[in-house]
Amino acid sequence: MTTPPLLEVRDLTISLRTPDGQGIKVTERVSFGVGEGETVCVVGESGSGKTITLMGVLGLLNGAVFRLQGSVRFRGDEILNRPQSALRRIRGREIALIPQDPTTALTPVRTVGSQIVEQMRSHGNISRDAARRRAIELLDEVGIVDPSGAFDCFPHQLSGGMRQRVVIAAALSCNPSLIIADEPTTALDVTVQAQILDLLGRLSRNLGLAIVLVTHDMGIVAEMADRVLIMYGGRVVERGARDEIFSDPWHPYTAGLLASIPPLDGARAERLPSIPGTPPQPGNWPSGCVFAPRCALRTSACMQPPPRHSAGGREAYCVIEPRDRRPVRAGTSRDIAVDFQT
Ligand SMILES: Nc1ncnc2c1ncn2[C@@H]1O[C@H](COP(=O)(O)OP(=O)(O)OP(=O)(O)O)[C@@H](O)[C@H]1O
Repeated sequence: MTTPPLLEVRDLTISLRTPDGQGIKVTERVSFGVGEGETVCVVGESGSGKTITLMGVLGLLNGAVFRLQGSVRFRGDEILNRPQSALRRIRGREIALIPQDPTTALTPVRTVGSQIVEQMRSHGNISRDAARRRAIELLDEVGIVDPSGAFDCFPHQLSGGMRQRVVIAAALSCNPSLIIADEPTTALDVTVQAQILDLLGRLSRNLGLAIVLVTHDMGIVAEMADRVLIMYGGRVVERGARDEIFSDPWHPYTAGLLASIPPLDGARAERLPSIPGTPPQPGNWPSGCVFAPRCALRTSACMQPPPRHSAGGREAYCVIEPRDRRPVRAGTSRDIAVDFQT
């Protein structure tokens, strides 16, 4: 018998409630898996459905949900549409969330140490003293220089980067096997961003933690991902191993994202290509291929839902056969820029 992946999402379609009590689809048949210890990056422009997908997986959409369809299995057990009490247990012990902005994850009126202690005690049988010792150890592990001092600080006494380290320490406090990090460095300055990403990478390697990392930044994907999920218009347009995606993108949208990465050799492109136009909003998804209105390679065949191409763990949805695409290299892909602009 084969072991199921740690997390397996199949055909997750999420409709949210509109003010008039109807439903609006914000994701359509999203599928992906996360193996033990694996880092999966979820990429796509703003509004592509990354956050909503992961909130749906975690059961955090609460009253906003009109309908959830599909399947979310954690260690083989179905968790979609489970009662909140069961989901809370899984969220605390098995899956931890690191949000964009650490201030939203911490209560301003309590010391950071007491918040980590409380998190540990609500999910496990541990004495207050043992939890305090473990919290200080964790603050040390996430690179806080004076962990005992930081334990007694209120969130506002710490810098943004320190606060995000505290949130990561709290996430680790219940020994999760999966961390979901939703653009965890967006609220931080560039140097601190790199430090936090290094920390997540180190934790993944040293503790064998699986990470789902939401990002807009293909540079981060290149450094962190084992596998990549490209989302557009509420659906997955391509997924595969990082090296496959970077060396031979199958979907024109992936190729467009790669074309916008600055060259690694430091040479300055005159102007980095970008994909013209903006992504469609829920309720306004075009029929057929959702990317077609922005795709320079579109044909009349794109008015129909795109066929699925797959090989191994790789898949993409596009009318163009993968073998008919030209390989691109990040930052050198003028061909693609031309493709998009013609
Ligand atoms: N409560 C809601 N009701 C209706 N639409 C919503 C609701 N919440 C989010 N949306 C829409 O769902 C779409 C997907 O949102 P989501 O936050 O998942 O995008 P995202 O890919 O994470 O974007 P970003 O990178 O900006 O965070 C967006 O177009 C958003 O406007």
